[in-house]
Amino acid sequence: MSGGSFPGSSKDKVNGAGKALTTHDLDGHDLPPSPAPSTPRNGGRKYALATELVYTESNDQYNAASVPIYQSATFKQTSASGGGMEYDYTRSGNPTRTHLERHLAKIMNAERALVVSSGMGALDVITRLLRPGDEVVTGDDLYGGTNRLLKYLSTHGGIVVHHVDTTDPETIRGVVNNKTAMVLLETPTNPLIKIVDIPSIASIAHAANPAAVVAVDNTMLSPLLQNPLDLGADVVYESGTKYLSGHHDLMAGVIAINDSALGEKLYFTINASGCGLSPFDSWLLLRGIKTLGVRMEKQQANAMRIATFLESHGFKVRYPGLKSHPQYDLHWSMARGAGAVLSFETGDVNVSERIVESARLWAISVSFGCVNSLISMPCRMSHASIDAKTRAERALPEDIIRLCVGIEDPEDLIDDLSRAVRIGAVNNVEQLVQAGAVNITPEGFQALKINDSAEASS
Ligand SMILES: Cc1ncc(COP(=O)(O)O)c(C=O)c1O
Ligand SMILES: N[C@@H](CCSC[C@H](N)C(=O)O)C(=O)O
Repeated sequence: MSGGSFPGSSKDKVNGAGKALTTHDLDGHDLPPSPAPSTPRNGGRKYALATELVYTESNDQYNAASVPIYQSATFKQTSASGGGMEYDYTRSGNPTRTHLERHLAKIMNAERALVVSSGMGALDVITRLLRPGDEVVTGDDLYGGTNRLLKYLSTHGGIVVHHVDTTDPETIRGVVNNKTAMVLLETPTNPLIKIVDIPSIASIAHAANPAAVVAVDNTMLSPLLQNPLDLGADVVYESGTKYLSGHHDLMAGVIAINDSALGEKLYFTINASGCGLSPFDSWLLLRGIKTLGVRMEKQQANAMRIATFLESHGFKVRYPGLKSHPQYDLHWSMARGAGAVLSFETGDVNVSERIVESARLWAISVSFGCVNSLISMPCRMSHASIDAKTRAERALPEDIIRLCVGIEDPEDLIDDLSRAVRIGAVNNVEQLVQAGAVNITPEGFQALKINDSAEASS
């Protein structure tokens, strides 16, 4: 494995590289060091990213092709002194988790990565850097769960949260000050697919307060397509539940940093609160990451086909792969791809509901980034925790439909969507029949109606 031998190999067991470090808790007190030694920045990458996703070195004693799952809560120690061994307890560190963290650090261009039990868990760990009275500047289009956690911190934690239009760096300049402890960005945003200029906002935030932490949620693109740490962010986090795992069979959160003191503070919270990712889920996530390149390539190609199909039928489509996206150039100045999430509006919430409920291949589900395609109405699903008044104030359209495109045959996806749109766009059964949206001819339908009424009158 790049950036260090596999933890748990004999040469790592005593006095692993991390043991020499002195670490601190959130208030600066000395702490015993964390068991995951830092990797060199960029994790010692040797190959193209698509190769590095797949490539891991293991010093496992049996040369196992798949990283072993160290399904153990505790580890035997060689003495009662409480020191000397790299691992003592899985909440504090586990070899399978460390392997994943090193692999992620490598692909995220980070000095260190940390993995926790969900994307929201990652944001929770990051926001525990805040103190009462601190100010947070964030967007007015954000994942519903992020909005919910920030609202909780403002009502229960004494944190002042400013939701502003992050698509305009000048708006940020007007609101940041020396109390701004964190600037929290999503790009593209979920679900309006707005693009946020990470480099400009990071420099504005750091000029206002050099200690401000610029945190970027990279879930909508994954490290394959965007590296916020290279764009000026201090912390990047992602829901590993999405593209990184790719199969909707696990929940995970990833945090990556290039500042070792910040990394130790975040590790402290993970150990103290007990949200580190389990060995089995760490193994599953490692497995998922290997296919990220091929999955994303197919998902993006499919998403582009779907976006073009909808746009050609007159829908206002939000997708950064389309030249019509108002921030197309900004997006491509930061990212290597458009991802596979897009949204569009129909103009009528009932039409949207009928479209979503008429889809057969597209599953009505929250989440995204997985191999199968999903359809949803964010205002009623992923963003339902934002109250209707706030949604209206922030111009989140109630009729917006979000599509999360998978790896199926694109013709099947388009056929199914086209059929669902036809059903959604008409409002009675005769129109459905005329539109050919049901498997019956108009003549057959008329005959059926006569039989129905004959039955009813008998
Ligand atoms: C953009 C974004 N960030 C963070 C999260 C939280 O991730 P998780 O569901 O893994 O907690 C989600 C979805 O849940 C999301 O859409
Ligand atoms: N009931 C959940 C909804 C999760 S939404 C998951 C994902 N981020 C998405 O955007 O679809 C909740 O209340 O958090």
